[in-house]
Amino acid sequence: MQHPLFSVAQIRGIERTAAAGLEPGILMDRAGRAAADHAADLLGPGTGRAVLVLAGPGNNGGDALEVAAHLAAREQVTVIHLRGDGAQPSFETARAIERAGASSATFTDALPSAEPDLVIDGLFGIGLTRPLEGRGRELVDTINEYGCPVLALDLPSGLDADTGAVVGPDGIAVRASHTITFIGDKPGLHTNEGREYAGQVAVVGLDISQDQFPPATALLSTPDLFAHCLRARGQNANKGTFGNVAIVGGAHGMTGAPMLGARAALFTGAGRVFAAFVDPGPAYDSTQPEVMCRLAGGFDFGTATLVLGPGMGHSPDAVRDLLRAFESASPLVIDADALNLIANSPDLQQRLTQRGNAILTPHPLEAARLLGMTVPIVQADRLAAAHELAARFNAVAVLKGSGTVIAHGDQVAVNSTGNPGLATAGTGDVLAGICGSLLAQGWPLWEAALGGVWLHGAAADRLVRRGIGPIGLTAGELPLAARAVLNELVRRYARRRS
Ligand SMILES: NC(=O)C1=CN([C@@H]2O[C@H](COP(=O)(O)OP(=O)(O)OC[C@H]3O[C@@H](n4cnc5c(N)ncnc54)[C@H](O)[C@@H]3O)[C@@H](O)[C@H]2O)[C@@H](O)CC1
Ligand SMILES: [K+]
Repeated sequence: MQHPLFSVAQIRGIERTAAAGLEPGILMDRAGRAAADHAADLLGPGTGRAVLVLAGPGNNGGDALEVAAHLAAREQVTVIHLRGDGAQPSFETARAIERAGASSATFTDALPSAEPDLVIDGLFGIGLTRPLEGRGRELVDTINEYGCPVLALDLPSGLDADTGAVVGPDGIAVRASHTITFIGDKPGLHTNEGREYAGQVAVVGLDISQDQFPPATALLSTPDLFAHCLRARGQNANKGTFGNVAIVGGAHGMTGAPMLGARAALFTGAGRVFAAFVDPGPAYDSTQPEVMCRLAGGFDFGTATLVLGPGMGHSPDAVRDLLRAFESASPLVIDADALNLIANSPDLQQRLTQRGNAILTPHPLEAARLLGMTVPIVQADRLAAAHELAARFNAVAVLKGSGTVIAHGDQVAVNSTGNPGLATAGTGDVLAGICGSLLAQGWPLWEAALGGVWLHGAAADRLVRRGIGPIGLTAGELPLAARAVLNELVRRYARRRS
């Protein structure tokens, strides 16, 4: 099943259409009820727990007051209601104010002296228009120091639902442990700062019919998007069936980078794997003797899927190898130094755009160089930056980072796996190697990018679950974990198909 992500403008449109056919206030009723149930689940069995509800001036505050009214029957509910600039509340929020006022919830301006058992964040939702300031900012500052669960309604207050940026300058946002989001899921909960601030995300559709939803702005990437490429191996398979991959890079002093990529390609199923060194490199890899080491200058680039860039350097030989790779018809994964060489050369850019058949895997700095912008501008709207990279270079773009964004043509996906353990040297080389391996096994570019990114993150998640990281997780540990995850996926999806 696909997991769609909608922009704020789309959510507003769906809401308008749905509300037009319903009694006033029904959607807020449903949101309040669903959020109260979610809060009750977080509190677990029992009664009388201290729940702090922060309600803002708009309808997000209305949702929070509905939750307060529901929970007050069983818990000790304290409400801090920020009324804002004096604008009249909407009909449904006015009703929620009445309901909460008639309940046993206590209204106050001051934070309770003891930390509560649960905080409900209903300060601001999709109507946030500027950075948090004044009392709202003070409240967020304080609750961000609490150790208790924090349930954000719709989104953590202070976050931009479209981009996952904390609304700034000098912004602040609620660090929620859980977010219950209404009508549809939003990209900003899954990329940029979103994963840090939203915690575990649950989506409630408020019983709005699917016909009222437009095509999604983006999809959350899950194995369902590439499951059709997962194949159990036939009994009569041989190494020729699963393609050749060559990792091209490894300038003097940088030979580890292509070796990591090569191991990743090997452990995720490529039939034959080469490391093709720009400068004279090692004769073989004693840890991974299956990898065949070659000099890039003499390698026939037409015979393998090419992963260009790991440790490639910026020498004239590197440029020569890149040009020769572009002249081949092989599918390309372009990473690291190869991206920087391209960013500095209009000629290479033109050749890349003309040839196509490539996945680009920049981190935000490499993306900024390719697009001629700054890292903050790339990060301010990662979906737009990935889309622009894909369009400008006629490629599948993989903009790495928390919530990696994958874009091609009109399609945009936000990856759902990975953790901070990946923030260490060499993990990019492993990602490029996995993408190259899937391409070599016949996966189309889009699916190889989606699958490679998902597997890479899932491998890191698996290691962390087993106590290996996030601190001290090393890139070299990822290929074995990726192998385990890939085999599990194949078993699961092959069974579903049979
Ligand atoms: N749209 C819908 O159909 C539904 C909306 N619901 C809730 O309604 C929310 C959207 O409601 P609103 O459009 O009223 O927007 P919000 O409640 O997010 O906030 C808007 C209010 O906050 C003020 N404001 C914005 N930024 C501020 C800042 N930095 N400092 C101080 N005040 C600021 C605005 O002037 C306005 O009064 C959603 O996020 C969701 O929680 C739910 O009830 C479900 C149904
Ligand atoms: K909120």
